[in-house]
Amino acid sequence: MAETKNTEVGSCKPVQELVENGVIEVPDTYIWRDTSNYGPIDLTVPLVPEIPVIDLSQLISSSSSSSAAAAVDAELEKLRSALSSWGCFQAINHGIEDSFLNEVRQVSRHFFHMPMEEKQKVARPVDGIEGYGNDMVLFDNQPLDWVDRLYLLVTPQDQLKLQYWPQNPQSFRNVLHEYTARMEQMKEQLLKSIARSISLPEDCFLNQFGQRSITYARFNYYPPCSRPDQVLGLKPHADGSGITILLQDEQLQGLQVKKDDKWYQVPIMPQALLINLGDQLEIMSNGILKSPVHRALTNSERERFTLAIFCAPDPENEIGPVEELVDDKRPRLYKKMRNYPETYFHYYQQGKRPIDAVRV
Ligand SMILES: O=C(O)CCC(=O)C(=O)O
Ligand SMILES: [Fe+2]
Repeated sequence: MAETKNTEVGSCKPVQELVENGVIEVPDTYIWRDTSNYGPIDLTVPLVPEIPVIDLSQLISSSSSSSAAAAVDAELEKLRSALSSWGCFQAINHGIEDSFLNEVRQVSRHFFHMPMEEKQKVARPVDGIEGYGNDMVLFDNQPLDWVDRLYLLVTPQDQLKLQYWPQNPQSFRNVLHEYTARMEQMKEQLLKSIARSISLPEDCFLNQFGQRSITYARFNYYPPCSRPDQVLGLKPHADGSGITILLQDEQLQGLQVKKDDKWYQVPIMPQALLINLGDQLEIMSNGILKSPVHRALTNSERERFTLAIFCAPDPENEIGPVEELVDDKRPRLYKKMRNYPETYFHYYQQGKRPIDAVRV
């Protein structure tokens, strides 16, 4: 989520290139060996209990009547319950038209289906994180993810690196600008509602995000993989963001989320957006809200596309548990810190949980 000062130990080709070149056997570097107690790959984990569904239109009162206020309170309680147990939920009635969500999916598909030389025009440089390609390979034994991604900073405006924004398909940039604007609005509403759901002033998380909060877009493309039982699309991780808004593939499942030490499959709801709490909100809420560990699987027949929007505080801001949530009964769980993403990347690539590095 931020530039790291690490240097890369090796780089690798886009996964798509392996697949298109007819590499039948999955290279050993992609094989997931469970060295971190996350458990083996299980393709048959249960779909139920389903993760919570929250109606965003119900989080804001439409009138001043007491029944409207009671409906809002009931939805806020569902939100609190979802985020303190699962750490994620499906957001419905979020106000973004289905046709626009499909347009976003369409430009993503279109981009990843372009010839390799076109995609390479926006390739990630060896020492940067933005652009098309793989994530940085920081350690010799790092298991590689079966994913190609396009990673772009989308907010604040004056930090955009447009040289990594595809010009093909032609509508790509406009669609992403528009989607970003919608995501910023949604982030603001979500952060206010999440604060209210745990009886905090509605601006308390937004204030920690600051005026120059950072948002990244990560377009994920998972090509088909001949060994979904041995290879992960994305290894287990919790997001380093404050919150993540995930546009799922409308046809193919692949996301699993961990709760109480068990993996569950996230069902597809084509019109919903999946909201994942990130580590920085777990920290700010002093551990009341959970940042869930999740992973992406691959599929032997079909490709899968997702788009994650990571909303995070200004890395120069000091963040930490909200004072109202720290008392004798609930001691401070996390230190105050700046630039959490820097810690994050280093730990993530080793398969460790970054949030453990900032516990008191
Ligand atoms: O593709 C998915 O389903 C998950 C993506 C994800 O977890 C991420 O990009 O951080
Ligand atoms: Fe994630």
